[in-house]
Amino acid sequence: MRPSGAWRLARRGTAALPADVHAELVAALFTPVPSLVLGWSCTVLIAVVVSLRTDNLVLTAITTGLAAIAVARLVLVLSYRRHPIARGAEAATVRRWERLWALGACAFAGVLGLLCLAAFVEVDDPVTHLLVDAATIGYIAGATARNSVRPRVAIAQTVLTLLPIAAGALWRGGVAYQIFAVVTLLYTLAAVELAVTLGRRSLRHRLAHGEKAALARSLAAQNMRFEAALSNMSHGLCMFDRRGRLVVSNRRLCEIYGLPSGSFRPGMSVRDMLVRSVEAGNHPDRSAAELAEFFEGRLVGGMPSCSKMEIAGGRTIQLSQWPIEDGGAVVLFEDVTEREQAVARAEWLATHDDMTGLPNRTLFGRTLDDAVAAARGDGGRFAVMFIDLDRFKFINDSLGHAAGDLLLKEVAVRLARCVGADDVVSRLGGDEFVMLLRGVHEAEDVAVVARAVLAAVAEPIVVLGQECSVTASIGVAFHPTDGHDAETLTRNADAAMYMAKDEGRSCVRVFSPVIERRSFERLVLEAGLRGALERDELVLHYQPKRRIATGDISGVEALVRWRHPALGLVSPARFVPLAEETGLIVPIGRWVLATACAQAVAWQRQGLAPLRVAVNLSPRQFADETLLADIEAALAGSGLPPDLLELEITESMVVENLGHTLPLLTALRERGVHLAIDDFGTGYSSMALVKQFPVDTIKIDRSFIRDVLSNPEDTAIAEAVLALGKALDLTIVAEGVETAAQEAFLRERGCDEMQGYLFSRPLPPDEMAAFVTDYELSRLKVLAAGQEGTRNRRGRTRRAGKA
Ligand SMILES: Nc1nc2c(ncn2[C@@H]2O[C@@H]3COP(=O)(O)O[C@H]4[C@@H](O)[C@H](n5cnc6c(=O)[nH]c(N)nc65)O[C@@H]4COP(=O)(O)O[C@H]3[C@H]2O)c(=O)[nH]1
Repeated sequence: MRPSGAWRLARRGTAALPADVHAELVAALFTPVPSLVLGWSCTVLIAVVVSLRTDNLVLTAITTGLAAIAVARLVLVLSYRRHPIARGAEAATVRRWERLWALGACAFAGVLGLLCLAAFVEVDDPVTHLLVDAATIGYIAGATARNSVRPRVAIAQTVLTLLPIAAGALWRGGVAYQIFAVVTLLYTLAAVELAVTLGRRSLRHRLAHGEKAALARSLAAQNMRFEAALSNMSHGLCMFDRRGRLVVSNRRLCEIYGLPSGSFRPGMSVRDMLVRSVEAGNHPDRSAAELAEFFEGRLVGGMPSCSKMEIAGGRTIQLSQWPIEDGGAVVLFEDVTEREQAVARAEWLATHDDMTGLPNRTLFGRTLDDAVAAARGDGGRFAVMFIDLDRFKFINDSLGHAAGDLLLKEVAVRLARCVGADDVVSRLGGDEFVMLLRGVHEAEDVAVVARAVLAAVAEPIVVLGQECSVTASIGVAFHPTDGHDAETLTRNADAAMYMAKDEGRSCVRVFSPVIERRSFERLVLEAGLRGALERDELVLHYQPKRRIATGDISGVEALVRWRHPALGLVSPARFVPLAEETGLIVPIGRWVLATACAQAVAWQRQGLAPLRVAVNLSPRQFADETLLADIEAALAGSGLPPDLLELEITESMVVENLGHTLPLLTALRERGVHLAIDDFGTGYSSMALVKQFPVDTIKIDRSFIRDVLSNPEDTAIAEAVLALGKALDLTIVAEGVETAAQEAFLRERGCDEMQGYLFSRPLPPDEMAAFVTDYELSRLKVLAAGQEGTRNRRGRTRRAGKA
C-alpha cells in the first residue's frame, strides 16, 4: 500500500510541512496551560522536597536552577498567550516560537536529568532516588504526550532526563539498581517510540484535517464563484432532477419572467413554476397545465432541444435544454426579443420599401413568380400594371427631396386604396410603382383599376405647404399573353408605360407588338444617346415663323434632330424625353443654345437680315443652375445680340417652382433675351400667373390648331388665348398651322404670327438660308409686280381721261 500524502509529510522535516500545519503544531505545544504549570510545579516541588530532605547543597543548587527554568518557561507561555501564532503567520515567527519552546523544554529536561544523576551520586537514600525517579517519569509522561507534535523535542527531553537516571542507577551498583537502570533504558526506548508514533499520528491527523479544511475552503470558494456566475449570467438558468424538481435556478430567470427574486425555490415542480409565471401575467392565453404538458415531456430524459416561447408584452424567450447524466435537465432561458425584432426588421427591410412600407422589387418579384407558378397550373390570367409618375423628377429637383418623399408616400397610400385584397402594390424605386392584379381577366377589368389610379394620383397633394399636381403614366401586361415569367411581364408592362409617356403621359397603354418594337428602339436609343454629342450626331433644323399681317419672317425655331447611324434621322419627340430622364438634356441643351446662336450670326454674315432664333428649354435644363451661365456663354461665344435669342419654356416649368423661376426669368429679361411660353393651353393656362411672368410671347399649342375649325372647344381655347394675348399686350404665335383656312381663322382673330407646314417644315441651316432668300425674293417680286400693276392701272386711267 502506498503511504498517504500525510504519512509522507510526517516523515519529512519542518521545511516540507505546509506553513499552516507547522503553525498549528507549534501552537499545540503551548496549550493547555494548566497541565503545563501543574507538571512543572509538581516536578519542582519534588526537587525542593528532595533538597530539604537531603540538605544537600548540590541538589539545592540544581533545584534552584530547575525552578528558575520553570519560571522562565511560564513567562514564555504567558507571553505566547498574549501573542499567539495567528492564522497565516510568517514561517519565521512560527520557527522562533518553536525554538524558544524547544530551548525551554530541553533546558528543563537537562537540569531535571542532572538533578536525578546528582541524587544518585550524592545521596545514598533509596527514598530520594524513588522520589526523583517518580517526578521525572511523571514529567516525561506528560512531556512526551505534549511534545509528540514535535517528536524531536519529546525525544530530546526523554533522553536528557532518563539517560542520567539510568547512568546514576548503574553508578550506584547492586542488582536492584542495575535492574532499575535497564528498566529505565527500556522505558526510554518506549517513550521515544511513543513520541515518534504519536508525533506521526498527530501530524497525519493534522495534515488530513488541513487537507479537508483546504478542500472545504476551495469548495466554498467554488460555490461562491458558481453563485456569482449564476447570478451574473445574462441567461436565466434552472436545473431539474430526474423527477422534474427544481435543483437550482438563478436570479435572471425571475427577472426574465418579471417575478420577484427567489420566486423559484429548490424542490418546486415545473408546474409550480409555471403557475407563478401564469399568475404574473406572462401567458395571457395559456394555462399553467397546458404549458406544463409542453415542458414536462421534454425535460425528463428528453433530448437536447431549443424552442421559443412568446410571452406577454410581445417578448420572445428562447429555451435551450440539455439532459444531464442523472436523468435531469438544464434549461437556459434567453430573452431574444430584441434579436428577433432586429432579424424581423432586417427581413422586412430586405423585402419592403422603407419609405412607403410597400413590398420592394425583391418581394414583388417573388410574389409574381408565385403568381406565375400558380397560374401555370390553372391557366389563370392576371395583369401587371407599371405606374410611373410624370414629371416627378422635376418636383424632386425643384421642391427638394423631402417634399418628393412625402409625395411618394401619399401616392403609395392612394395606390393601395385602388386595389383589392388579393392584389399587390409595390414600389420598385424612385417614382416607379408596380401592381399585380390577380382578379382581372379582360382589358376592361384593368381599365377600371387604371382609371382609379389615374384619378387618385391626379388629386392635388399638399406637401410642405405647397400644392403639387402629378399625373401617372401606366403600362399593362397580361399573363400569359404578354409574358410567361415575372421578368418578362414586368419588362413589358414597363415598355407599355413608356409608350404611355411618349404618347402624352397621364394615360394607359396595354403591351402590344408595336410597343415591343418601340421598346427595342428605345433600348437602342438609350444605348447610343450618351455618345451622340461626342460623335457629332446631333443637328439642328430651323422652322421659320411668319407675321400674319405683313407676311415677313419674324424668326426661326431651332429644333434638334439626331442622325442615328442605324435609325436615320430621329425626331426629338423620341429622344428628348430620354435625354431628360438621364440628365443628358443639360449638355445637349447647352450645345443647342451655342449652335443656334452661332447659326443665327452665320446667316447674318451670309447676308441674310437678322433673324430671331427660338430655342426650346427642357424642365431639367431649366432647373439646372448652370443655365444662366450657359446662355451668357452662347451669346458671348457667338456675338449674337441677346434680343435675337428667344427661349421657349412651358407653363408647367414656370408654375411649378415660382421661387426659382421668377428671378431667373427676370434676369434673362434684364439681359434683353426674349421669352416665350410654349404649348400654351395644355397645362395650367393660368391667366393670372402669365400676367406675373416677364414673357413676350405665347405659343398656342398645335393640338388646338389642328381642329380649330371643327372642334368648338379648340376654337374656344384658341380665341381665349388670343384675347388674353391682346389684353396683356403679348405676341401670340399659332403652332402647327397646316392649311390656309386655319391661317385665315387666325388672321381674322388678330393672331400675330404663325408657324407650321403651311409656311415651311423645319429645314437644315443651308436650306433655311435658301428658303429665306427665295421667300424674300418672291415677296419682292410680288411687291414689284404689285407696283407695276398699280403703274399700269394709273397709265390706263390717264389715257382714258385724255380720250
Ligand atoms: N404636325 C405638325 N407638326 C408641326 C407643324 N409645324 C411644326 N411642327 C412640329 O412641331 C414641333 C414644334 O416644336 P415644339 O412644340 O417646341 O416641340 C418640340 C420641342 O418640345 C422638342 N424639341 C425639339 N428640339 C428641342 C431642343 O433643342 N430642346 C428641347 N428641350 N426640346 C426640343 O421636341 C418637340 C418636337 O419637335 P419636332 O419633332 O421637331 O416637332 C416640331 C415641329 O416639327 C405642322 O404644321 N404640323
